[in-house]
Amino acid sequence: MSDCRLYLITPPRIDLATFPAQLASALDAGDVACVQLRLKMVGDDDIRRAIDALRPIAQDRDVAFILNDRPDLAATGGCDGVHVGQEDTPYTQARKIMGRDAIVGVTCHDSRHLAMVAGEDGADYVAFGAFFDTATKEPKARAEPEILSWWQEMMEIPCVAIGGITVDNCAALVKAGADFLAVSGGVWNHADGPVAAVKAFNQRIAGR
Ligand SMILES: Cc1ncc(COP(=O)(O)OP(=O)(O)O)c(N)n1
Ligand SMILES: Cc1nc(C(=O)O)sc1CCOP(=O)(O)O
Ligand SMILES: [Mg+2]
Repeated sequence: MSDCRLYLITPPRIDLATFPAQLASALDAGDVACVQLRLKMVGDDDIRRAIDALRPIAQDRDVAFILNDRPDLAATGGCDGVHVGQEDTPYTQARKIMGRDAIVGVTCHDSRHLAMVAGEDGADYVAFGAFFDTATKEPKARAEPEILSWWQEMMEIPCVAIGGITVDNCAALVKAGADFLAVSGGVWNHADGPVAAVKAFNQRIAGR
């Protein structure tokens, strides 16, 4: 049985009239380690409103709530952590804003070098991707599962796999050593809905 866990990323656009209930059902469907609120091209007030609506849903279930891109809003909004990319607030600054105890994760694309740097700097996890085609964004790089195995052999810091991950293609990433599968479309766009998707991911992660 694998120690790998699901890392849920919100859809690119959310309706706060309906999405909180959808998120709650998805989190109640099986094991989810964390939720990342990822909203691009929206104003700070929209992000704050989304944090206020969604953070308690995750935290009440002992699911870590992580904000994408914005350590300033993550810290003031009571989030458990932040995810920063190579073009976002640099790790060291994000850590200063978030504090020692918060989760700070860093995008490393397909780069062993970037991952080593992030790990040495003190990142709580490194994220590799994109492993598959994705409609959610235009990824900067294509990663191969082997980078996860390489990382696992070298380092204790957890690694996250991201990009186009679905119930049907995730097994190779679990086998290669991903500690977390970061998934957006593979859950929210699943043919049978997000509840079925979370259940199915949990089964695949468990090797069933
Ligand atoms: C878990 C995780 N991994 C990678 C990313 C991508 O971050 P970034 O490269 O900054 O791109 P955007 O998501 O900001 O478009 C992520 N968000 N989460
Ligand atoms: C946000 C993100 N970052 C990526 C990277 O490669 O760094 S791929 C990606 C999209 C994740 O959504 P989906 O599960 O729908 O593919
Ligand atoms: Mg970013």
